[in-house]
Amino acid sequence: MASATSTSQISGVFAWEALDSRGRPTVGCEVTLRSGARGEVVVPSGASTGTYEVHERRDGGEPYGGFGVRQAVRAVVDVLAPAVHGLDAHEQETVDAALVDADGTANLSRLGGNAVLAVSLATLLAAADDAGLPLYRYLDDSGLPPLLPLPMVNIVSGGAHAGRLLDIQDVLAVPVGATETAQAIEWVWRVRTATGELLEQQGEQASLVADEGGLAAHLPTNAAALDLVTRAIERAGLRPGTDVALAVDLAASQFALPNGRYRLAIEDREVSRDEWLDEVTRWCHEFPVVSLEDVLSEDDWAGWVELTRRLPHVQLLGDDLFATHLSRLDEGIGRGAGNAILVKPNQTGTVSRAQRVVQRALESGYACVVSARSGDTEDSYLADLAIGWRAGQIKVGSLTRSERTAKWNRLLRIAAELGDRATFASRQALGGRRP
Ligand SMILES: C=C(OP(=O)(O)O)C(=O)O
Ligand SMILES: [Mg+2]
Repeated sequence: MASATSTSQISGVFAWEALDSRGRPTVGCEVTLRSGARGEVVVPSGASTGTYEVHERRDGGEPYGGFGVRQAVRAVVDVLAPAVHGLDAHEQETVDAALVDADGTANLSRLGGNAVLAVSLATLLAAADDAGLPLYRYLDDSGLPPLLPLPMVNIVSGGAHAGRLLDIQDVLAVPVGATETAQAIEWVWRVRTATGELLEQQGEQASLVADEGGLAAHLPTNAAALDLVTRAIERAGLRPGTDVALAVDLAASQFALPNGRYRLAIEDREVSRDEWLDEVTRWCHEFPVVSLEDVLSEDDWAGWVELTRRLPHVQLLGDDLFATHLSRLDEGIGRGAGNAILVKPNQTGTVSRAQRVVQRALESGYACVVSARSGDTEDSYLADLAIGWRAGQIKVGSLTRSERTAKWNRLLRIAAELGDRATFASRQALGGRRP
């Protein structure tokens, strides 16, 4: 515990309105300590946002057609800065509790989850700077070799990220057979290139990319996207399922109907939950799928339990379902819903809350995927969070667009620097009971 005159006390908090990768305003924040150490972040923002996420505060009205975050920025300067002034940056839990108390609501709707997270994250970065350590090292006190996460990389995009060209949101490549980060990224890049070539053969543009840099194409069915990427793995000279497998983020809350059915707009049909589960189960037989995210609506606990019973060998990842909330994760663990959680710090509002979720998941045998948002920024700390929390997996979109490559490049650099002193997570990190 640091003393009242510690040089790691927070001495300054500065905030500004910045931009995310969709060109929408977001909150930037710098925290400075008495020692001169500093941390700076620009927080991300989702598009397929779950109902149970903390509140992202936007101005409403002008400027930017209501998308501005000037009130959130003011909240940082006027309310959150005084609330954390003088607190020790190494006591993240205390800082985060002060931020949450200053807001005073369960979902951070008074000051804004975007305001709260900006201060929380900038404090963490300042603390690591103060310790003179790279963030991933600052976070990991396990004494074990650093654990480099298995990447999950967006190849084809749909849903809210690609003008709904597909109903499902992403088809991703997971280099399950890779033994190191550089090889994992190289294999995915080869798959990405091959997918573009196949699309061009079909008369599609391979230069049109979606919010996360995935390829955006007109395909006749949702399953055609899985077929395309499977063929691309082969075209890249790799073995589907052995070298590179598929993950799918269905983001089903985006096309779930209030009556419990699912509307597949590009296929012009509607299915019941059971028909949808049958269909997704067939995908797992036809294609090398190792991970399925948000297969069902965020409110369908019973459906998730049934899904988990049917496909226990597949990673069943809850994003909107859990919304990085400990209470929702606990409910899922209790019911046996899913076997993995997507962790997005801005769904929950503070570093400590997100870290607790990771710990609970890993202790409970759930796999963890640390994830960026579809509207992200040039910050690279997410790679450090994935390593430092020993999460085992990371998902930050495609291998293109600088807000994505910032994270991959950070990961590649850390991997290169550590060499044999780190462990690569490999396919063991995936959730699901494999035979
Ligand atoms: C990253 C995702 O998208 P968004 O940030 O739009 O929620 C996701 O759904 O996993
Ligand atoms: Mg998702």
